[in-house]
Amino acid sequence: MTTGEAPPRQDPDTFTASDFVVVANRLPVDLERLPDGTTRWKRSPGGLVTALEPILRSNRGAWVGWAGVADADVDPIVEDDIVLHPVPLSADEIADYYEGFSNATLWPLYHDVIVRPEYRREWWNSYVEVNRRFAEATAKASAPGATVWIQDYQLQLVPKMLRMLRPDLTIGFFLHIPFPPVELFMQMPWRTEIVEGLLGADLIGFHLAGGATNFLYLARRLAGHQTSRGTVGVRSKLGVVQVGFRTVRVGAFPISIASGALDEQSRSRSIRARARAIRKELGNPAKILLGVDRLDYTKGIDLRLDALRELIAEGRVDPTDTVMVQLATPSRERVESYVQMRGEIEMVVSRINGEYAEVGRPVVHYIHRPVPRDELIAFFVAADAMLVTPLRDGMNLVAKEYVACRSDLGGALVLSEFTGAAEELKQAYQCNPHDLEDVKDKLEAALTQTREEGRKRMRALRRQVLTHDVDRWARAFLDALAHEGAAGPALVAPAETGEPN
Ligand SMILES: O=P(O)(O)OC[C@H]1O[C@H](O[C@H]2O[C@H](CO)[C@@H](O)[C@H](O)[C@H]2O)[C@H](O)[C@@H](O)[C@@H]1O
Ligand SMILES: Cc1cn([C@@H]2O[C@H](COP(=O)(O)OP(=O)(O)O)[C@@H](O)[C@H]2O)c(=O)[nH]c1=O
Repeated sequence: MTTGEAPPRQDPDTFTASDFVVVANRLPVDLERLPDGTTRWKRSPGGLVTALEPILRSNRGAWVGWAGVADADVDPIVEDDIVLHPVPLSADEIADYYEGFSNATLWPLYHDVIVRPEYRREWWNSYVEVNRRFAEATAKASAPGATVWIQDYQLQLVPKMLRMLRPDLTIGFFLHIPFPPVELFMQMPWRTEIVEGLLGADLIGFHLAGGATNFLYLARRLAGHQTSRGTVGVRSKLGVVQVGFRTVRVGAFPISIASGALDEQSRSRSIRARARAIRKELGNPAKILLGVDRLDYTKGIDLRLDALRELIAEGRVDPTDTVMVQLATPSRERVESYVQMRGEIEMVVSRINGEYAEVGRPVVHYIHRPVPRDELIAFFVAADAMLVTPLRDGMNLVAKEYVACRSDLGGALVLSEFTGAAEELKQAYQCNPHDLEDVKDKLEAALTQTREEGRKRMRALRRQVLTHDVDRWARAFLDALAHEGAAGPALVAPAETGEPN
């Protein structure tokens, strides 16, 4: 589906079921209702879509997901051999399943309780109901013996529900956000149902080995299954859970981006020209700092602004020669914690500009709307330092995108230790986002690095990002899913549970 086009109406009976089916809360495109009553498609927000879309295109499968608005009565859509199957959600379900249980219960719980998760029975009931609808839509969309790949925390009950409907399918599940420490997960009133829901899959993937290890412990303790013990490797050494006669495997598969394609795009003449124009439009400052995020409290946007304000106040950054651009896509705008955070961030932006800007020359440029892909790439090329400072983030694809766009070996990446990306991007200026002095020091170091130091770091970062691309991620997961009957490690009975390892 090309974004901007009106949705075509098709006869649902003309679709054949697919051999490869991706299931995610959102379709890769959102339906937008315009004031004149017409509709059009636009790209969905977030890294899940960035990562999965090229995979589905090369595998020519189907995608089951929500069209992003209430009560969208849209038939399946075919484009380039990909079938999009919209799953309708009512306004109440958006409030209870999506904004409620997914984003005011699971999201904060899985992101280290940065804000307090709310546990409400009516939200849980809606989560169960919507997961059932996704399972039924997927059962319909899948050919006999198909491979189904279910994505993320919004759909953790689908693996078990789908297995009951269609035992012939091979089912994978991937979690895009962190899987929390055991002591936090234990807060969840419906913790056993969630663990059992996930165990309907044949393979459960996490970004990091730590998440996989936490899950194995919970499968023993909450669901009472025998599991393997010991560490799980990255794309290797899978853990196992014995669920009756079925063996469920558990592993770490850090996601990535289409780095080769992005590298090429960023080298194009038009992007280079736009990057130069951006610098000029910003007043040709000596240094451009960049932040690119969904407006989410996990992303640490406020922290990086605080760090900048203090560095200016201490005379360590010159506000007449340094500009920060913060691109912040609107996200989950009716969830209370997001409303509050937006107010706080906008206050810091005004405070910095109020204290240090000149007329016509703001220090912080803040854009609260989605930025088109090409424009985003030009910003990556233009930025002298990229600030990625989440308090917790499953992976953070933006960090990898910045690196992929720097074939000139210029720029510097400041990266929170609490992102999945930090496990791979060791040569970034890594910081502890809870320690403001550390963020300030790393930001200053990034701004004052020598050319040689910057090139050395960026070369090493690029080696990592260009060799570990999204194709490799998908291949590693799907190969492991297809690989049957591998003798797993020795199993530990629930009674021997002990502490998480
Ligand atoms: O669908 P939304 O509620 O608008 O949210 C957008 C997506 O946000 C999350 O993205 C995560 O996936 C990325 C790719 O694996 C990862 O890099 C990032 O750290 C995660 O936060 C969410 O997990 C997706 O389901 C949402 O679609
Ligand atoms: C602000 C902005 C971002 N993007 C793209 O969105 C994704 C974000 O992925 P990430 O893993 O970093 O985080 P979440 O999934 O959001 O939690 C990345 O591909 C960005 O390039 C965009 O296309 N337009 C935007 O304005």
